[in-house]
Amino acid sequence: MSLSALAIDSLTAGYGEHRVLDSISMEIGSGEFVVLIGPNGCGKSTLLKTAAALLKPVAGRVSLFGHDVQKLKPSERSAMLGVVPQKVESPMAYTVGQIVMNGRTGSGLPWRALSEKDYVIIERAMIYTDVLHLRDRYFMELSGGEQQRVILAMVLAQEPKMIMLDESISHLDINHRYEVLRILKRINHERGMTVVLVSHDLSLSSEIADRLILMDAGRVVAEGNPRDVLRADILSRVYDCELQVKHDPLTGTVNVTGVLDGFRKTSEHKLTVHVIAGGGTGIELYRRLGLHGYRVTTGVLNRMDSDAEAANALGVEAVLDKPFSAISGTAFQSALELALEADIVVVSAVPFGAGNLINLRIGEQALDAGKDVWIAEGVAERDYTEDRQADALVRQLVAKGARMWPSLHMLIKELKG
Ligand SMILES: Nc1ncnc2c1ncn2[C@@H]1O[C@H](COP(=O)(O)OP(=O)(O)OP(=O)(O)O)[C@@H](O)[C@H]1O
Repeated sequence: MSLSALAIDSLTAGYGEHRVLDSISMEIGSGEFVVLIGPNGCGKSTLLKTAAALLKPVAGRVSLFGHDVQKLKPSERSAMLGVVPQKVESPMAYTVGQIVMNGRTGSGLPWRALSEKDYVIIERAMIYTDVLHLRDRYFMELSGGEQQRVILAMVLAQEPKMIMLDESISHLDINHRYEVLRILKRINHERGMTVVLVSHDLSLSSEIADRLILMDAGRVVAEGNPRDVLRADILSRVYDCELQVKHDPLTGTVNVTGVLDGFRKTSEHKLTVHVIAGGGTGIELYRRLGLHGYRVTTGVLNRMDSDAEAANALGVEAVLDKPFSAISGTAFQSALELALEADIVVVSAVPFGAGNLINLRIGEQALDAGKDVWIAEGVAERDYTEDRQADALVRQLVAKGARMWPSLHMLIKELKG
Protein backbone atom coordinates (compact mmCIF):
# COMPACT_ATOMS: atom_id res chain seq x y z
CA MET A 1 0.00 0.00 0.00
CA SER A 2 1.38 3.42 -0.95
CA LEU A 3 0.57 6.62 0.93
CA SER A 4 -2.55 6.09 2.94
CA ALA A 5 -5.59 8.03 1.79
CA LEU A 6 -7.39 7.36 5.04
CA ALA A 7 -5.75 6.22 8.26
CA ILE A 8 -7.93 5.54 11.25
CA ASP A 9 -6.05 4.88 14.42
CA SER A 10 -7.75 3.53 17.58
CA LEU A 11 -10.80 5.66 16.90
CA THR A 12 -13.61 5.77 19.42
CA ALA A 13 -16.63 7.85 18.43
CA GLY A 14 -20.37 8.04 18.87
CA TYR A 15 -23.26 10.27 19.82
CA GLY A 16 -23.30 11.60 23.38
CA GLU A 17 -23.20 8.62 25.72
CA HIS A 18 -23.75 6.17 22.86
CA ARG A 19 -20.36 4.84 21.74
CA VAL A 20 -20.60 3.43 18.24
CA LEU A 21 -16.99 2.97 17.14
CA ASP A 22 -14.88 1.11 19.59
CA SER A 23 -11.15 1.78 19.22
CA ILE A 24 -11.30 0.93 15.53
CA SER A 25 -8.28 1.08 13.25
CA MET A 26 -8.06 0.78 9.49
CA GLU A 27 -6.00 2.03 6.63
CA ILE A 28 -7.05 2.69 3.05
CA GLY A 29 -4.26 3.12 0.55
CA SER A 30 -4.23 5.88 -2.02
CA GLY A 31 -5.82 4.54 -5.21
CA GLU A 32 -7.62 1.63 -3.57
CA PHE A 33 -11.23 0.67 -4.28
CA VAL A 34 -12.63 -0.53 -0.97
CA VAL A 35 -16.14 -1.64 -0.09
CA LEU A 36 -17.20 -1.33 3.53
CA ILE A 37 -19.84 -3.85 4.59
CA GLY A 38 -21.54 -4.79 7.85
CA PRO A 39 -24.96 -5.11 9.49
CA ASN A 40 -27.33 -2.19 10.07
CA GLY A 41 -26.14 0.04 12.86
CA CYS A 42 -22.58 -1.36 13.06
CA GLY A 43 -21.11 2.11 12.52
CA LYS A 44 -20.27 2.44 8.82
CA SER A 45 -21.88 5.87 8.38
CA THR A 46 -20.44 7.00 11.69
CA LEU A 47 -16.99 6.08 10.42
CA LEU A 48 -17.60 8.11 7.24
CA LYS A 49 -18.78 11.05 9.31
CA THR A 50 -15.58 11.06 11.36
CA ALA A 51 -13.53 10.88 8.14
CA ALA A 52 -15.40 13.93 6.87
CA ALA A 53 -14.87 15.70 10.22
CA LEU A 54 -18.63 15.91 10.73
CA LEU A 55 -18.19 14.03 13.98
CA LYS A 56 -15.39 14.59 16.47
CA PRO A 57 -13.59 11.51 17.82
CA VAL A 58 -13.83 10.77 21.52
CA ALA A 59 -10.40 9.20 21.24
CA GLY A 60 -7.99 8.26 18.48
CA ARG A 61 -7.10 9.94 15.23
CA VAL A 62 -8.33 10.14 11.65
CA SER A 63 -5.93 11.26 8.93
CA LEU A 64 -6.56 12.08 5.29
CA PHE A 65 -3.48 11.77 3.11
CA GLY A 66 -1.31 12.15 6.19
CA HIS A 67 -3.16 15.12 7.69
CA ASP A 68 -5.28 15.10 10.84
CA VAL A 69 -8.82 15.78 9.54
CA GLN A 70 -9.69 17.86 12.54
CA LYS A 71 -6.90 20.29 11.67
CA LEU A 72 -7.65 20.64 7.96
CA LYS A 73 -9.36 23.77 6.63
CA PRO A 74 -12.70 23.04 4.87
CA SER A 75 -11.17 23.91 1.47
CA GLU A 76 -8.23 21.54 2.09
CA ARG A 77 -10.59 18.81 3.24
CA SER A 78 -12.86 19.11 0.23
CA ALA A 79 -9.87 18.83 -2.10
CA MET A 80 -9.05 15.53 -0.43
CA LEU A 81 -12.44 14.01 0.29
CA GLY A 82 -15.90 14.07 -1.25
CA VAL A 83 -18.73 12.30 0.51
CA VAL A 84 -21.96 11.13 -1.06
CA PRO A 85 -24.18 10.69 1.98
CA GLN A 86 -26.95 8.17 2.57
CA LYS A 87 -29.64 10.77 3.00
CA VAL A 88 -29.70 13.98 1.05
CA GLU A 89 -31.35 17.13 2.22
CA SER A 90 -31.41 20.39 0.35
CA PRO A 91 -33.45 23.56 0.49
CA MET A 92 -36.38 23.37 -1.91
CA ALA A 93 -35.20 26.30 -3.98
CA TYR A 94 -32.03 24.70 -5.40
CA THR A 95 -32.02 23.44 -8.95
CA VAL A 96 -29.94 20.48 -10.04
CA GLY A 97 -27.51 22.78 -11.86
CA GLN A 98 -26.99 24.89 -8.74
CA ILE A 99 -26.39 21.84 -6.60
CA VAL A 100 -23.77 20.40 -8.93
CA MET A 101 -22.12 23.82 -9.14
CA ASN A 102 -21.70 23.68 -5.37
CA GLY A 103 -19.13 20.96 -6.00
CA ARG A 104 -16.86 23.56 -7.60
CA THR A 105 -17.62 26.57 -5.46
CA GLY A 106 -17.71 24.49 -2.30
CA SER A 107 -20.69 24.73 -0.05
CA GLY A 108 -19.73 26.70 3.04
CA LEU A 109 -16.57 28.00 1.34
CA PRO A 110 -15.95 31.61 0.38
CA TRP A 111 -17.67 32.52 -2.88
CA ARG A 112 -15.53 32.58 -5.99
CA ALA A 113 -16.31 33.18 -9.63
CA LEU A 114 -16.31 30.05 -11.77
CA SER A 115 -13.91 29.76 -14.68
CA GLU A 116 -14.48 28.22 -18.10
CA LYS A 117 -12.63 25.13 -16.85
CA ASP A 118 -15.00 24.86 -13.88
CA TYR A 119 -17.99 24.83 -16.22
CA VAL A 120 -16.42 22.06 -18.31
CA ILE A 121 -15.87 19.99 -15.19
CA ILE A 122 -19.46 20.59 -14.01
CA GLU A 123 -20.88 19.63 -17.36
CA ARG A 124 -18.73 16.51 -17.57
CA ALA A 125 -19.85 15.40 -14.10
CA MET A 126 -23.49 15.89 -15.11
CA ILE A 127 -23.05 13.95 -18.33
CA TYR A 128 -21.23 11.11 -16.55
CA THR A 129 -24.05 10.71 -14.06
CA ASP A 130 -26.84 11.22 -16.63
CA VAL A 131 -28.38 14.28 -14.95
CA LEU A 132 -27.71 16.94 -17.56
CA HIS A 133 -31.32 16.81 -18.76
CA LEU A 134 -32.44 17.49 -15.17
CA ARG A 135 -30.31 20.64 -14.85
CA ASP A 136 -33.25 23.09 -14.38
CA ARG A 137 -35.43 20.85 -12.25
CA TYR A 138 -35.78 21.45 -8.52
CA PHE A 139 -33.66 18.97 -6.62
CA MET A 140 -36.31 18.11 -4.05
CA GLU A 141 -38.77 17.16 -6.78
CA LEU A 142 -36.54 14.41 -8.13
CA SER A 143 -36.82 10.70 -7.37
CA GLY A 144 -34.49 9.14 -4.80
CA GLY A 145 -32.25 7.63 -7.48
CA GLU A 146 -32.10 10.86 -9.50
CA GLN A 147 -31.16 12.78 -6.35
CA GLN A 148 -28.37 10.32 -5.62
CA ARG A 149 -26.98 10.80 -9.13
CA VAL A 150 -27.11 14.59 -8.72
CA ILE A 151 -25.18 14.44 -5.46
CA LEU A 152 -22.67 12.12 -7.07
CA ALA A 153 -22.30 14.65 -9.89
CA MET A 154 -21.71 17.38 -7.31
CA VAL A 155 -19.01 15.33 -5.58
CA LEU A 156 -17.39 14.38 -8.89
CA ALA A 157 -17.33 18.08 -9.83
CA GLN A 158 -15.44 18.67 -6.60
CA GLU A 159 -12.66 16.41 -7.99
CA PRO A 160 -11.50 15.13 -4.63
CA LYS A 161 -8.61 12.68 -4.27
CA MET A 162 -10.90 10.29 -2.45
CA ILE A 163 -14.63 9.71 -2.64
CA MET A 164 -16.75 7.97 -0.05
CA LEU A 165 -20.25 6.81 -0.96
CA ASP A 166 -22.63 5.82 1.78
CA GLU A 167 -25.04 3.32 0.19
CA SER A 168 -25.36 5.83 -2.59
CA ILE A 169 -26.12 3.30 -5.26
CA SER A 170 -28.88 1.56 -3.33
CA HIS A 171 -31.70 3.58 -4.91
CA LEU A 172 -30.42 3.29 -8.44
CA ASP A 173 -32.00 1.05 -11.04
CA ILE A 174 -29.75 -1.69 -12.35
CA ASN A 175 -28.68 0.28 -15.41
CA HIS A 176 -27.70 3.40 -13.47
CA ARG A 177 -26.15 1.34 -10.69
CA TYR A 178 -23.73 -0.29 -13.09
CA GLU A 179 -23.16 3.01 -14.86
CA VAL A 180 -22.18 4.68 -11.62
CA LEU A 181 -19.92 1.77 -10.74
CA ARG A 182 -18.31 2.02 -14.16
CA ILE A 183 -17.71 5.75 -13.60
CA LEU A 184 -16.17 5.07 -10.21
CA LYS A 185 -14.02 2.25 -11.56
CA ARG A 186 -12.87 4.43 -14.42
CA ILE A 187 -11.95 7.41 -12.27
CA ASN A 188 -10.27 5.04 -9.87
CA HIS A 189 -8.15 3.53 -12.67
CA GLU A 190 -7.47 6.61 -14.72
CA ARG A 191 -7.06 9.27 -12.06
CA GLY A 192 -6.09 7.05 -9.16
CA MET A 193 -9.00 8.39 -7.13
CA THR A 194 -9.48 6.38 -3.95
CA VAL A 195 -13.00 5.00 -3.62
CA VAL A 196 -14.70 3.81 -0.45
CA LEU A 197 -18.19 2.50 -0.99
CA VAL A 198 -20.57 1.41 1.75
CA SER A 199 -22.85 -1.28 0.46
CA HIS A 200 -25.24 -3.98 1.63
CA ASP A 201 -25.00 -5.78 -1.69
CA LEU A 202 -22.44 -8.42 -0.79
CA SER A 203 -22.41 -10.08 -4.20
CA LEU A 204 -21.92 -6.80 -6.03
CA SER A 205 -19.20 -5.87 -3.55
CA SER A 206 -17.28 -8.97 -4.56
CA GLU A 207 -17.40 -7.84 -8.19
CA ILE A 208 -16.05 -4.37 -7.67
CA ALA A 209 -13.88 -4.24 -4.57
CA ASP A 210 -10.10 -4.57 -4.49
CA ARG A 211 -10.58 -5.12 -0.81
CA LEU A 212 -13.54 -5.60 1.51
CA ILE A 213 -13.71 -4.38 5.08
CA LEU A 214 -16.35 -6.09 7.19
CA MET A 215 -17.48 -4.24 10.33
CA ASP A 216 -19.55 -5.46 13.23
CA ALA A 217 -20.51 -3.59 16.38
CA GLY A 218 -18.07 -0.74 15.83
CA ARG A 219 -15.08 -2.89 14.97
CA VAL A 220 -13.40 -4.42 11.94
CA VAL A 221 -14.00 -8.17 12.01
CA ALA A 222 -12.52 -9.18 8.66
CA GLU A 223 -10.75 -7.55 5.75
CA GLY A 224 -9.07 -8.72 2.61
CA ASN A 225 -9.98 -9.86 -0.83
CA PRO A 226 -13.69 -10.63 -1.34
CA ARG A 227 -13.19 -14.41 -1.45
CA ASP A 228 -11.53 -14.39 1.97
CA VAL A 229 -14.10 -12.13 3.61
CA LEU A 230 -17.32 -13.40 2.04
CA ARG A 231 -17.22 -16.77 3.76
CA ALA A 232 -20.40 -18.43 5.02
CA ASP A 233 -18.97 -18.98 8.51
CA ILE A 234 -17.87 -15.35 8.93
CA LEU A 235 -21.01 -13.80 7.41
CA SER A 236 -23.48 -16.06 9.23
CA ARG A 237 -21.86 -15.11 12.52
CA VAL A 238 -21.80 -11.38 11.81
CA TYR A 239 -25.28 -11.12 10.26
CA ASP A 240 -26.65 -13.86 12.57
CA CYS A 241 -28.61 -15.60 9.83
CA GLU A 242 -28.26 -18.52 7.50
CA LEU A 243 -26.55 -17.59 4.26
CA GLN A 244 -25.43 -19.41 1.16
CA VAL A 245 -22.16 -18.41 -0.43
CA LYS A 246 -21.36 -19.58 -3.93
CA HIS A 247 -18.17 -18.89 -5.86
CA ASP A 248 -18.25 -18.36 -9.59
CA PRO A 249 -14.99 -19.83 -10.89
CA LEU A 250 -15.40 -18.06 -14.23
CA THR A 251 -15.77 -14.50 -12.97
CA GLY A 252 -14.14 -14.97 -9.58
CA THR A 253 -17.17 -13.33 -7.97
CA VAL A 254 -18.98 -14.51 -4.88
CA ASN A 255 -22.74 -14.83 -4.69
CA VAL A 256 -24.29 -14.40 -1.26
CA THR A 257 -27.95 -15.14 -0.70
CA GLY A 258 -30.21 -15.62 2.28
CA VAL A 259 -32.32 -18.71 2.76
CA LEU A 260 -36.06 -18.46 2.27
CA ASP A 261 -37.14 -22.03 1.63
CA GLY A 262 -36.50 -23.07 5.23
CA PHE A 263 -39.37 -20.76 6.12
CA ARG A 264 -41.81 -22.72 4.00
CA LYS A 265 -40.66 -25.98 5.53
CA THR A 266 -41.06 -24.85 9.13
CA SER A 267 -44.33 -23.03 8.59
CA GLU A 268 -45.80 -26.23 7.23
CA HIS A 269 -44.71 -28.10 10.37
CA LYS A 270 -46.00 -25.42 12.75
CA LEU A 271 -43.79 -26.65 15.55
CA THR A 272 -44.29 -24.96 18.90
CA VAL A 273 -41.36 -23.55 20.83
CA HIS A 274 -41.74 -22.63 24.48
CA VAL A 275 -39.34 -19.83 25.41
CA ILE A 276 -38.11 -19.24 28.94
CA ALA A 277 -36.88 -15.67 28.95
CA GLY A 278 -37.00 -12.37 30.83
CA GLY A 279 -35.46 -8.92 31.00
CA GLY A 280 -35.74 -8.35 27.26
CA THR A 281 -33.82 -11.50 26.31
CA GLY A 282 -36.94 -13.03 24.75
CA ILE A 283 -37.82 -10.33 22.23
CA GLU A 284 -35.42 -11.47 19.50
CA LEU A 285 -36.41 -15.10 20.11
CA TYR A 286 -40.13 -14.39 19.73
CA ARG A 287 -39.52 -12.27 16.66
CA ARG A 288 -37.12 -14.57 14.84
CA LEU A 289 -38.84 -17.85 15.74
CA GLY A 290 -42.16 -16.34 14.61
CA LEU A 291 -40.60 -15.17 11.33
CA HIS A 292 -39.32 -18.69 10.74
CA GLY A 293 -42.81 -20.07 11.10
CA TYR A 294 -42.76 -21.45 14.65
CA ARG A 295 -45.64 -21.04 17.04
CA VAL A 296 -44.19 -19.52 20.21
CA THR A 297 -45.30 -19.69 23.84
CA THR A 298 -43.46 -18.21 26.79
CA GLY A 299 -43.38 -17.89 30.56
CA VAL A 300 -43.19 -17.34 33.36
CA LEU A 301 -42.63 -13.62 32.84
CA ASN A 302 -43.42 -10.85 35.22
CA ARG A 303 -46.00 -8.35 34.04
CA MET A 304 -43.65 -5.35 33.94
CA ASP A 305 -41.04 -7.16 31.90
CA SER A 306 -40.29 -5.86 28.38
CA ASP A 307 -40.55 -9.48 27.21
CA ALA A 308 -44.16 -9.52 28.46
CA GLU A 309 -44.95 -6.44 26.38
CA ALA A 310 -43.25 -7.93 23.33
CA ALA A 311 -45.10 -11.24 23.77
CA ASN A 312 -48.37 -9.36 23.96
CA ALA A 313 -47.59 -7.30 20.86
CA LEU A 314 -46.55 -10.35 18.84
CA GLY A 315 -49.45 -12.53 19.93
CA VAL A 316 -47.18 -14.96 21.79
CA GLU A 317 -49.12 -16.94 24.39
CA ALA A 318 -47.53 -16.01 27.72
CA VAL A 319 -47.88 -16.97 31.37
CA LEU A 320 -47.51 -13.81 33.43
CA ASP A 321 -47.00 -13.27 37.13
CA LYS A 322 -46.83 -10.37 39.57
CA PRO A 323 -43.81 -8.07 39.24
CA PHE A 324 -41.06 -7.89 41.85
CA SER A 325 -41.91 -11.18 43.49
CA ALA A 326 -40.86 -14.80 43.25
CA ILE A 327 -42.73 -16.91 40.71
CA SER A 328 -45.88 -18.41 42.20
CA GLY A 329 -46.74 -22.10 42.13
CA THR A 330 -49.78 -21.51 39.91
CA ALA A 331 -47.83 -19.55 37.34
CA PHE A 332 -45.11 -22.20 37.38
CA GLN A 333 -47.69 -24.94 36.71
CA SER A 334 -49.30 -23.04 33.83
CA ALA A 335 -45.95 -22.37 32.17
CA LEU A 336 -44.91 -25.96 32.71
CA GLU A 337 -48.07 -27.09 30.92
CA LEU A 338 -47.22 -24.88 27.96
CA ALA A 339 -43.66 -26.22 27.93
CA LEU A 340 -44.89 -29.80 27.97
CA GLU A 341 -47.31 -29.08 25.13
CA ALA A 342 -44.51 -27.53 23.06
CA ASP A 343 -42.19 -29.48 20.76
CA ILE A 344 -39.06 -27.65 21.86
CA VAL A 345 -38.10 -25.60 24.91
CA VAL A 346 -35.60 -22.78 24.55
CA VAL A 347 -33.97 -21.01 27.48
CA SER A 348 -32.69 -17.50 26.72
CA ALA A 349 -29.73 -15.83 28.35
CA VAL A 350 -31.82 -14.37 31.16
CA PRO A 351 -29.89 -13.88 34.38
CA PHE A 352 -31.47 -16.35 36.74
CA GLY A 353 -31.76 -14.70 40.12
CA ALA A 354 -33.39 -15.89 43.28
CA GLY A 355 -36.87 -14.86 42.07
CA ASN A 356 -36.90 -16.64 38.76
CA LEU A 357 -34.50 -19.56 39.19
CA ILE A 358 -37.59 -21.71 39.31
CA ASN A 359 -38.07 -20.95 35.59
CA LEU A 360 -35.06 -23.17 34.89
CA ARG A 361 -36.95 -25.99 36.62
CA ILE A 362 -39.49 -25.79 33.79
CA GLY A 363 -36.63 -26.62 31.43
CA GLU A 364 -35.57 -29.44 33.71
CA GLN A 365 -39.03 -31.01 33.86
CA ALA A 366 -39.49 -30.65 30.11
CA LEU A 367 -36.16 -32.40 29.62
CA ASP A 368 -37.22 -35.20 31.98
CA ALA A 369 -40.41 -35.52 29.93
CA GLY A 370 -38.31 -36.12 26.81
CA LYS A 371 -38.50 -32.66 25.21
CA ASP A 372 -35.64 -31.08 23.28
CA VAL A 373 -34.29 -28.35 25.54
CA TRP A 374 -31.91 -25.68 24.28
CA ILE A 375 -30.11 -23.33 26.65
CA ALA A 376 -28.36 -20.11 25.61
CA GLU A 377 -24.63 -20.37 25.88
CA GLY A 378 -23.39 -18.20 28.69
CA VAL A 379 -26.64 -18.37 30.63
CA ALA A 380 -24.85 -19.78 33.63
CA GLU A 381 -22.29 -16.98 33.60
CA ARG A 382 -25.11 -14.47 33.75
CA ASP A 383 -26.38 -15.93 36.99
CA TYR A 384 -26.29 -13.46 39.80
CA THR A 385 -27.38 -15.65 42.67
CA GLU A 386 -24.58 -15.80 45.17
CA ASP A 387 -24.44 -19.54 45.41
CA ARG A 388 -24.47 -19.91 41.63
CA GLN A 389 -27.43 -22.25 41.70
CA ALA A 390 -28.30 -21.47 38.09
CA ASP A 391 -24.79 -22.39 37.05
CA ALA A 392 -25.06 -25.75 38.80
CA LEU A 393 -28.53 -26.42 37.42
CA VAL A 394 -27.49 -25.60 33.85
CA ARG A 395 -24.57 -28.02 34.18
CA GLN A 396 -26.96 -30.71 35.42
CA LEU A 397 -29.33 -30.07 32.52
CA VAL A 398 -26.52 -30.27 29.99
CA ALA A 399 -25.35 -33.54 31.56
CA LYS A 400 -28.90 -34.83 31.10
CA GLY A 401 -28.96 -33.92 27.40
CA ALA A 402 -29.94 -30.24 27.14
CA ARG A 403 -28.05 -28.53 24.30
CA MET A 404 -26.44 -25.12 24.21
CA TRP A 405 -27.15 -22.54 21.50
CA PRO A 406 -24.40 -20.03 20.72
CA SER A 407 -26.40 -17.65 18.52
CA LEU A 408 -29.95 -17.28 17.30
CA HIS A 409 -29.16 -18.18 13.76
CA MET A 410 -27.33 -21.34 14.88
CA LEU A 411 -30.32 -22.25 17.04
CA ILE A 412 -32.78 -21.80 14.16
CA LYS A 413 -30.50 -23.77 11.83
CA GLU A 414 -30.34 -26.63 14.34
CA LEU A 415 -34.09 -26.55 14.97
CA LYS A 416 -34.75 -26.82 11.26
CA GLY A 417 -32.16 -29.61 11.21
N1 LIG B 1 -27.21 11.33 14.86
C1 LIG B 1 -27.28 10.26 15.66
N2 LIG B 1 -27.60 10.39 16.97
C2 LIG B 1 -27.66 9.31 17.79
N3 LIG B 1 -27.39 8.05 17.40
C3 LIG B 1 -27.06 7.86 16.12
C4 LIG B 1 -26.99 8.95 15.17
N4 LIG B 1 -26.64 8.45 13.97
C5 LIG B 1 -26.51 7.11 14.14
N5 LIG B 1 -26.76 6.75 15.41
C6 LIG B 1 -26.69 5.39 15.98
O1 LIG B 1 -25.36 4.92 15.83
C7 LIG B 1 -25.35 3.55 15.48
C8 LIG B 1 -24.54 3.36 14.21
O2 LIG B 1 -25.20 4.03 13.18
P1 LIG B 1 -24.59 4.12 11.72
O3 LIG B 1 -25.50 4.98 10.91
O4 LIG B 1 -23.16 4.50 11.79
O5 LIG B 1 -24.69 2.58 11.25
P2 LIG B 1 -24.51 1.94 9.81
O6 LIG B 1 -23.54 0.81 9.94
O7 LIG B 1 -24.17 2.98 8.80
O8 LIG B 1 -25.98 1.35 9.57
P3 LIG B 1 -26.86 1.13 8.24
O9 LIG B 1 -26.27 -0.05 7.52
O10 LIG B 1 -28.20 0.82 8.81
O11 LIG B 1 -26.85 2.39 7.44
C9 LIG B 1 -26.80 3.12 15.38
O12 LIG B 1 -27.15 2.49 16.57
C10 LIG B 1 -27.55 4.43 15.21
O13 LIG B 1 -28.83 4.32 15.77
